Amino acid sequence: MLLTYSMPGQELVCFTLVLISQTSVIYPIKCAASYHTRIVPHPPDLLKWVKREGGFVHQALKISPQQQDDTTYGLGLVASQDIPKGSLLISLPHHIPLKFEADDADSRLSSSVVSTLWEHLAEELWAMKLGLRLLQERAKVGSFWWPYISNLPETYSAPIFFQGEDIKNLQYAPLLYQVNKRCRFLLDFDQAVRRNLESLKPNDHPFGGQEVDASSLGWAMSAVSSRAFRLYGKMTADGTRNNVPMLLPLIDMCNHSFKPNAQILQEEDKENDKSQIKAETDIKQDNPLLLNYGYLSNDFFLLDYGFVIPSNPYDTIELKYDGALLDAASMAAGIPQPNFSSPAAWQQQILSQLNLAGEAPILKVTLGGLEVVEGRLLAALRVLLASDVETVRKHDLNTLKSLSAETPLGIANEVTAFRIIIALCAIALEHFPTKIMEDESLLKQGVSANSELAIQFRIQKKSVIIDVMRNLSGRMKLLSSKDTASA
Ligand SMILES: C[S@@+](CC[C@H](N)C(=O)[O-])C[C@H]1O[C@@H](n2cnc3c(N)ncnc32)[C@H](O)[C@@H]1O
Repeated sequence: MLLTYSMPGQELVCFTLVLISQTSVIYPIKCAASYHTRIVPHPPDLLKWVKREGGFVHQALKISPQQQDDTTYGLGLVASQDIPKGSLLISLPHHIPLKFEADDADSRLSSSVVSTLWEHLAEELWAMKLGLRLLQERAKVGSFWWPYISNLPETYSAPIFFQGEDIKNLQYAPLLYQVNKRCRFLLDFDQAVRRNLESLKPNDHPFGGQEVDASSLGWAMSAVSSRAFRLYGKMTADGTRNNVPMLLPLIDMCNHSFKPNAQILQEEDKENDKSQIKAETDIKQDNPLLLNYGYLSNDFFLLDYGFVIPSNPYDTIELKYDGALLDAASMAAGIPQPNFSSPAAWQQQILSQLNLAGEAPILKVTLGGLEVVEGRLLAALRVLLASDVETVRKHDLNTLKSLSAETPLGIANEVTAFRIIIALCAIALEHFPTKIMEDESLLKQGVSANSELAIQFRIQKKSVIIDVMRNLSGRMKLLSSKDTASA
């Protein structure tokens, strides 16, 4: 089904909706377009608009397409000459950011209908809350923010827009679950919006009479999740200031790096807050301005921003803690008579303290990232492999959870725990339908941009697992050599 979403006097944006299964999960999908493409072909000059509105833009800044190692970053900000560390790069007066604060006269929506919808959204759906505001401004003829909105990308590469085949191409259940959840939310919210809008007179319509559907809601949510910053909002009655998500025109043209050369700052002033970025390092001519969006896993980068970071040190994989799975892993590791499914009462007690057993356990555990093995999983294995309750009780939970606390329960206990985690990793790898080599050869053959993104994502997940296996094998070797030396 092809749907169109049109705005008066503005370009058409097309979306397709594809029915994936009988359970009526429908995924909105974008038209093929480059991530450079803006919602109008020749939008107004954003730098000039910010300056005209009283903002400051460093004279060496320009907007241009960004590419690195075959990856397109869309547009970005670039230094056209050397900029010294500490320089002010951009400063936005308080009226330029697009935000939504409940008591904000500027942002009071013209229709109580949208306010009602907004109130029904849970706090974690802040991207949709601000998205509604963005859609409203996009629909408004003569909006103050039109010079900004017209410079936004026409399409996004977040997986809610992937075709069914590319969603499957991700091969990673926790992400598939999140994508499904977002798609389902958009479809349900689409219905709620329609119900609220259907009886309105044209003059009361909050979106200028334009149809709002799952695709346009998805566009708005992706625009916000990939560009908004959480900064201080207005001072509340008790003198505190809430964190408010806001869109910062021009500043949001900065792409991401874990080694940024620019930093976002808020000049706190009761009446007249300014959102600014400053140079955190010297910036050489032709270098892009880069901000750190956060130390996030690739799941968040892909879901919210539509890109994947190769060799991301913060990337992790999720596993479900399960005694039977641990038994299977120890069998695979050649460790006889595993007994993880029926721990002793004292072990069960520690599992409850680790939140891996008891009334409302949190069974999601992670491997990879800076921690390598989530402390709760490591502690559980150390404890379940220990036969002597007294030795275990000599250590506090934090020591048992720490990989750098070397062999708290002895070398043999540690080596066995590592062997089981390595076997868990092997089981997790087996669950992926393809191997990295096959993925790489698919990429070499050439695939669509979204397929490439999905395949890169799963390659990175498999790499996380392999890195954990390598890390633990290295530690095991070291322990074995220590053991031999001390024997
Ligand atoms: C805040 S916007 C930055 C401006 C954006 N490039 C544009 O064209 O409007 C964030 C988006 O930029 C792109 N991006 C930013 N950093 C990136 C990176 N390190 N690798 C790939 N894409 C990146 C992604 O499309 C992301 O959703």
